[in-house]
Amino acid sequence: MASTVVRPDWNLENSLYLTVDGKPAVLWFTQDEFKVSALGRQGGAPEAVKLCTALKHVLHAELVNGQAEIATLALKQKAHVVLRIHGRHREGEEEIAQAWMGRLKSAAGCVVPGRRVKVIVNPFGGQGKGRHIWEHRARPVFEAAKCLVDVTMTTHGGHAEELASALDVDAYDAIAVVSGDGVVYETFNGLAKHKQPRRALRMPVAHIPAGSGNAFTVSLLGIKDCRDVALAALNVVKGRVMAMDLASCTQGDTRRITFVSQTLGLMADLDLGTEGMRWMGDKRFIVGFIRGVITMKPCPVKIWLKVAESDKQKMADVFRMHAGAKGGEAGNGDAVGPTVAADGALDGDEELPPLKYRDTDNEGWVEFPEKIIYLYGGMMPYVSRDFMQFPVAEMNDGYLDLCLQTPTSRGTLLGSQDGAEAGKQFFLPSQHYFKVHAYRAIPLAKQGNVAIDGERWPFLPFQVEVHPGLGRTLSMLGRWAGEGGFLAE
Ligand SMILES: Nc1ncnc2c1ncn2[C@@H]1O[C@H](COP(=O)(O)OP(=O)(O)OP(=O)(O)O)[C@@H](O)[C@H]1O
Repeated sequence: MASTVVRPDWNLENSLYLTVDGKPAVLWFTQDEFKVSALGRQGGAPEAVKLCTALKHVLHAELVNGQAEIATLALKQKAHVVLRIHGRHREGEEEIAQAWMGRLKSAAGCVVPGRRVKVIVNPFGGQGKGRHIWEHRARPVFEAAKCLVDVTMTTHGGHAEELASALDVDAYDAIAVVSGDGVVYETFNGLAKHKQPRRALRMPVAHIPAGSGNAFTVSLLGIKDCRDVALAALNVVKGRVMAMDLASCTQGDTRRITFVSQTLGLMADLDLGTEGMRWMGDKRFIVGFIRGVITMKPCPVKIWLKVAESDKQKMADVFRMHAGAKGGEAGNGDAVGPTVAADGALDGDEELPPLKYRDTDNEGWVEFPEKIIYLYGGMMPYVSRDFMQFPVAEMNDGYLDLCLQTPTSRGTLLGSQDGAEAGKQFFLPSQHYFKVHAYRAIPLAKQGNVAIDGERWPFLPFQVEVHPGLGRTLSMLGRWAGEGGFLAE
């Protein structure tokens, strides 16, 4: 690693002298950074920084038989990897070293060793790289943070659902799913089928990206970091437990949990109609979008809404107010354990929340009066790396976000993709955006596509209703990433 000149942020309080690889070195931390430097020739101030990484990347520090061991993430080429530093403290400085390690761990928000994580890996996810991603890029982070992992490689579709439905919820602190969004969908649905569903859904579910659609990771980490597996693993080992809205999607007698999206019309066609292009990764969604805009098929459907807010400006104002109140990063730390959900889910009621709305309810509902070309419902900002469909989505605001795109020119729709990664299409007049408690869609065409969390559903009427704070995830940010995209500009 190239050496850089030492900045004057070195102070005795936060520094520790060690002999690393037979050479004197000093390790120190500031409010945001952890650094290692070769010591000056006279044993004085450090001369050149050998390592500089974010303080939150420090995974663990301890003294073992007088030997200091520190594990941190460090950037190697374009991705983070685990770096271990071993060194011997100076004669008679054991107590100093011990105290310094404690200060480092507390400043870096290191968790108490022993976080128990159930890891579910789809070995075939991400064009067959799932196993490799877990073994070589994620597992080392869990080991360095001293987590206890119990790993299952899925052997068939639906396996994650079976595992989650039979999970011993006392045996784990969190579930990490190494896959695309499809296996996370199965995991939430398995927890919902558990004999104690509410209790099971209090188990945080986090994601390590190994699929072609990784909306969950993009929404947890943001566009810049979402491909960095080590950072996704860091989010599992150091993230705080956050309540997260989930929803039920019902169709006839079927009731399933949805956590990412529901689509009909152009957006469902592009999701399900591009299955053969999975080799492209998430670029297949862009190709599908352009294809859909060129065809511009109408989407005949009746839509009924239980609206909470329909004024985009008000939604943006509320979002900014909440973002301001939450501040920047919520920090990290050992926060595994139940948090209180918005709907008081810790009140001992173990059943899945009963549905509030029937598919015949009309009181207080409104019918959307215009024609649409697509419907897009969801609860997290990103639906792919290039597309922030829901810039004002919040992790636990208790609403579903629903976009109804009415017909407009092809130029406008294609132009809306410029800045879509920051949600700039939000204020398009032809795009109607609602915060709803529930909605119902009754397709009127003979055939078409309905995609719920990327899974094909029968092309029949469906209804979706939100369950505020029913699920849990892990987040070092304490909110969805993206900060409202262009709204933060
Ligand atoms: N071992 C397995 N064999 C076959 N199918 C599996 C296996 N494990 C999981 N699946 C299925 O694979 C599907 C896709 O999984 P996943 O969520 O990992 O990726 P994706 O992004 O949806 O797609 P991709 O396969 O393109 O990465 C899920 O519906 C799941 O049921």
